[in-house]
Formats: sequence, C-alpha cells, structure tokens
Amino acid sequence: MSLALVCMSHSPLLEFNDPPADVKAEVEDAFATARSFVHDYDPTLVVSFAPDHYNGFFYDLMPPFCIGYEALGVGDYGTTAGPLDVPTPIAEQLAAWVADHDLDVAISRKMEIDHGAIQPLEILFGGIDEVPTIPVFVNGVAKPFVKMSRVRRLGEAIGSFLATLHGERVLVVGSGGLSHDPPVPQWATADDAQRALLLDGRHPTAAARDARQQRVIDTGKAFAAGTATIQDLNPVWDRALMRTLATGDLSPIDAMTPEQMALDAGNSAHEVRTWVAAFAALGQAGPYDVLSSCYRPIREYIAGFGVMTARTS
Ligand SMILES: O=C(O)/C=C/c1cccc(O)c1O
Ligand SMILES: [Fe+2]
Repeated sequence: MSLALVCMSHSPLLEFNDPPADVKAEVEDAFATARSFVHDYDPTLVVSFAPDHYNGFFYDLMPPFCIGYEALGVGDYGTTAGPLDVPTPIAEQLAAWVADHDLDVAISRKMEIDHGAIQPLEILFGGIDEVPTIPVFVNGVAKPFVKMSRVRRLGEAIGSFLATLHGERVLVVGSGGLSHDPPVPQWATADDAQRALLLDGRHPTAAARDARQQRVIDTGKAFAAGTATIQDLNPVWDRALMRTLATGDLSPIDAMTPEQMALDAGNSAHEVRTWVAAFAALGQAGPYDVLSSCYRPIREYIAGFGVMTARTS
C-alpha cells in the first residue's frame, strides 16, 4: 500500500498581502507542482493534519488531537464555509484503531475548522468537498503542548491504519508552520476581551471577525516594512527541519521542546506538529522519496513558507 504526502505552510494573508512578484511567483509555482503531484496520484481519501486558531477549538475544551467524523469550514479570511465530505465510517475506524494503539484522541461529530485546514484543500483540489477528507486537529497554538514524540506516534498510528486500506489511494496533508509568530493572543498575556475569545469565542459577529483579521493583515504589512514587533522568521531552523523530515528518520525531532521551538521559531512554530504527524504517517507505508521541496521566508505572509511533496518509494 502506498501513501503520498503534501506538507505546506498556510497563511490567511495569501489573499491580502503581496510579497515581491518573484516571491509570489515562486509560491504559485510550488502550489502548481503540488497540485500536479496530487492530480497524478489521484487520491481517493485525504487525511488532513491541521491546527486551529481559536475558530473551532477553545480553552473551554482543548484537546491535543481530535479526529473529525463530520466537519465544516467556519469561513475565516474568506475561506470556504460549509461541510467537508468526511467518510464517517472510516473516520470512526481510524479513531478506534488509534485508541487501540494507546493514544488518547478526542473525536468530534461536528468539527469546526478554519483556514489552517481549509486552505490546502482549496489550493490542491479547488474546493473543500472534492475528495473525501478526514480532518485531524493537531493543536499547534494553545499551551500546553504534548511532546513531539507523542505527535510522531500519532502520525505513526494513523499511518499504520491507512496502510491497511487496500483499494484506497491516500494522501496525507500537513498544514502549518514553519517559523512564524503571528499576533494570535496567548492566554498568559491576553487582556479580558482576548481571554473571552480564547475561552469560547465561537461564531463571532462579522464585525468582530473583521477586526481580528484586520489586525493580522496590518501586522503582516508592518512586518514586511520592518516595523512590527513580532518575532522574526528563522529560515535556518525551517530548512533544518525540512531536511530532517526528508531523511525518513524522524527520531531527532523527539528532542525538540515546545519552549525551545517558541524561542527559536516563534509561538506558532508549533504548527510544524502537523508536518511531523504527516511524515510519520507516510513512513508507515515504507521508505519514501521527497519529490519537491520549496522554501522562502515571507514576511508579508508572516510565515516561513515551505511546500513539500513526497511519496512511498
Ligand atoms: O489570524 C490568525 O489566527 C492566524 C493567522 C496566521 C498568520 C500567519 C500564518 C499563520 O499560520 C496563521 O495562522
Ligand atoms: Fe496558522
């Protein structure tokens, strides 16, 4: 049984802030390469590892991982709102398999997902319900964070299940990272209004959503102009991680700690957990080859921006 993988940074600023034309063209090329890879592979099932940014998961109940049995996009930053085509019986079997492999994963029969999960589906497939998709939430924003070894083990457990699905062509997607520090509030430093959002800010008014998003868009513009106070991108860290993922030996990642990751690469660098889970899943089908790999630090997007495709050898 073979598996295929696309890992990509996401940024809600793709449609709002423009980097220099050559950089934008490089990103478009990387997306086109990934699209063509996916088109040739022609997946029958997608498993999407993605974080959330306090649009679907809040501190009233924040799991480290959650498998969606049904899911819908919330429509932040102009992304598609509405239901995904989730194959519920397969998602249920997946959750049972993962539980049987000693991993404690939440499930949701109504998972609300944001740009983190929606953007790759739109970019790769042109829509959110084109191919049956099981969304797997991997917390990459809200402390506390589980160990990286736990993320690797989740990916391995999911990959070992996918390897049993004869007759399916499964694409695993990891969405997020790499180094970046967008102005997502942190509980410890949040004011009262921000804490209310972090606690249970589901379904904001359009005005509240616009205000929140405008702050991020403005920060991206200021970051590009050199006037933002957020932590800088770290291309050395990003490229090193991409090299490790490409080797097929993910064991060095177990030593990464959340504290050091945030210091080195920003508070949202934890989103790389999705890449680690996706590569760990891919590795369960045997050795793999990275077929394309592209990287640019892009301040306009507030993202160390990487796109990788890989496939079982
Ligand atoms: O508005 C948010 O919550 C997040 C914005 C953002 C900005 C840049 C890169 C990312 O991965 C983001 O999620
Ligand atoms: Fe993000």
